[in-house]
Amino acid sequence: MSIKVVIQGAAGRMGKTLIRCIQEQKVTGLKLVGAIDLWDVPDIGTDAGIAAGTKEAGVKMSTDLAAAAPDADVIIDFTSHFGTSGNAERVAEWGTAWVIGTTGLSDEELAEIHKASEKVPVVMAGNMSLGINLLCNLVKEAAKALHAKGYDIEVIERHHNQKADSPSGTALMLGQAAADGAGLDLKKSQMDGRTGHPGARTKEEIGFHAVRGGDIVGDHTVLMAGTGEMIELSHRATSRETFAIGALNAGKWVVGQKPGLYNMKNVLGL
Ligand SMILES: NC(=O)C1=CN([C@@H]2O[C@H](COP(=O)(O)OP(=O)(O)OC[C@H]3O[C@@H](n4cnc5c(N)ncnc54)[C@H](OP(=O)(O)O)[C@@H]3O)[C@@H](O)[C@H]2O)C=CC1
Ligand SMILES: O=C(O)C1=N[C@H](C(=O)O)C[C@H](O)C1
Repeated sequence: MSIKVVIQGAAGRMGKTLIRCIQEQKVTGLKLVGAIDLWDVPDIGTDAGIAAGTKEAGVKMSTDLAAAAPDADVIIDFTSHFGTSGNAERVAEWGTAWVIGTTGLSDEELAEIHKASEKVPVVMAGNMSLGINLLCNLVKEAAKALHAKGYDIEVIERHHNQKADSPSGTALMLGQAAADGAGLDLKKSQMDGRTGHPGARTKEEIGFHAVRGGDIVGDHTVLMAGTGEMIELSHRATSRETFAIGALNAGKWVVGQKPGLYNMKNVLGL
């Protein structure tokens, strides 16, 4: 039997990619039962498959999450920090498994997700691709070997000109992996850009630099710079399908799990 999926943020870049991947069976065993977005979106009332540029889904884009979610097996959410956190209490009440790709949540908003995960299984990751989740392991390993030898660690991310949050969720995942390897506390080490006269770099800093332009899907580089050499560990996403396929696989994995907060490493077995 197919897993019943609601896409939250269905009219967005990721929402439409997810709907196309379901309809074109890029991940099998899933059925679209709800496609939800906000009232101001022109696609409301249109068949979700047609709106996403693929075959008809038999499901209209709607604003009514409460009508679709309780009977679904999983909600896949790529919306905004306030949209995701604002729904946490309702999702926990409905008991529907939840996959969250939304980035840019504050600590208070993340606390709402943690609370919901006491009642429902939740997979949350700033990047759902296999490549980035593997790269986090490589970054941790490299930082462990190099930071103690004096190498400086910086994260550079590049995204399209519509991206709302900075640093990206992926940059923070990579920064966290580097901090874990280097034995640093990211909350204290994070240095977002540099301007004015910040002075010489300290050894505890992990710098984050955000570039925004055009239609860049998502590029991330972790730079480890020593004396006389530097290493760059990079990932380049060339299609949003890599995130969508990861999220749909997370959707299949999370249904039937115990309540708790999981990540893509749990899903991928990394
Ligand atoms: N984890 C991962 O692998 C990835 C994560 N992302 C993240 O996913 C999020 C979405 O990205 P993207 O698709 O590019 O963004 P878009 O802005 O293209 O799409 C988001 C959609 O969600 C809608 N929306 C906002 N709030 C709500 C709500 N409360 N209920 C229903 N719909 C809502 C928006 O409507 P409106 O336009 O009216 O605001 C918009 O249509 C971002 O946080 C991004 O960083 C993106 C790619 C991969
Ligand atoms: O907003 C995006 O587009 C992306 N967001 C995620 C992030 O914040 O890292 C993942 C990917 O890089 C694309």
